[in-house]
Amino acid sequence: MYKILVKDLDLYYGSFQALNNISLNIDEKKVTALIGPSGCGKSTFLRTLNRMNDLIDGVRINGNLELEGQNIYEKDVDVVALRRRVGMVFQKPNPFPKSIYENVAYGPKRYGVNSKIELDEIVEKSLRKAALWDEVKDRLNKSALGLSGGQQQRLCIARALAMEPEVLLMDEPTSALDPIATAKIEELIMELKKEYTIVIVTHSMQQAARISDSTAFFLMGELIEVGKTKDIFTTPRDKRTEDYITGRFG
Ligand SMILES: Nc1ncnc2c1ncn2[C@@H]1O[C@H](COP(=O)(O)OP(=O)(O)OP(=O)(O)O)[C@@H](O)[C@H]1O
Repeated sequence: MYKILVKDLDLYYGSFQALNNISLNIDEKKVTALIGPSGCGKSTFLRTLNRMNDLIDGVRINGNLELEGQNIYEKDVDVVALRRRVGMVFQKPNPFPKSIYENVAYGPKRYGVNSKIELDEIVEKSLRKAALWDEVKDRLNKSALGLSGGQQQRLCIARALAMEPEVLLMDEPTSALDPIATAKIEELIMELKKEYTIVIVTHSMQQAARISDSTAFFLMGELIEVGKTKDIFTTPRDKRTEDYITGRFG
């Protein structure tokens, strides 16, 4: 089943066209990896999925992008509600300079949860889902900035989960982490896909091969090929995909 349908999507930064006629469907409760050389438009594409590009001046978008049948670029769409449904985790862990508890409770408080009991529940549930609870349960009121990089990234995942999203967008979530912290996040992603639809940008083809169900290969603003990860890495149809995955360029 598809969670997101993208059809004929173009994106311009001013006069520069960064995405050219992208059509790509995102499977529900699967991991879709976006790969391709630097500057090919992976992050730009990811950000179109929850309208993060709206925040950038001079961006223009054409085409159709549907989340469960609704065009998310229609005028009456509530963008705040959209970003709750489609959460995001960034490359560099970016916890707020607040306590671990407050980092996770922040979003729910902003959308109106005031009860301490309810917030406690959300914080524990989100931290458990992010595989961080056992490591932090005795220091919830300590600063999040005292956590290791890998723990900070899992905290950012917990913060996103606290909003009860349906889709999680991850923009190179492990590129700032060491191999052990990376392995933990990868394991977590495999667990999270039981409940969430995940789209991940990665520079690591090994990572895409390990954790994703589908892989989309981008090159200079175009989607060259998309398919089951196994097929993309063993029998790519396009010569350019083959060149990229065998390390001949990029
Ligand atoms: N805010 C912006 N204004 C103008 N051009 C931009 C902006 N953001 C990205 N671009 C351009 O759009 C193109 C795609 O960039 P994007 O960051 O999406 O690529 P990417 O594949 O994610 O690259 P990387 O792997 O290096 O992060 C690049 O040519 C980039 O310079």
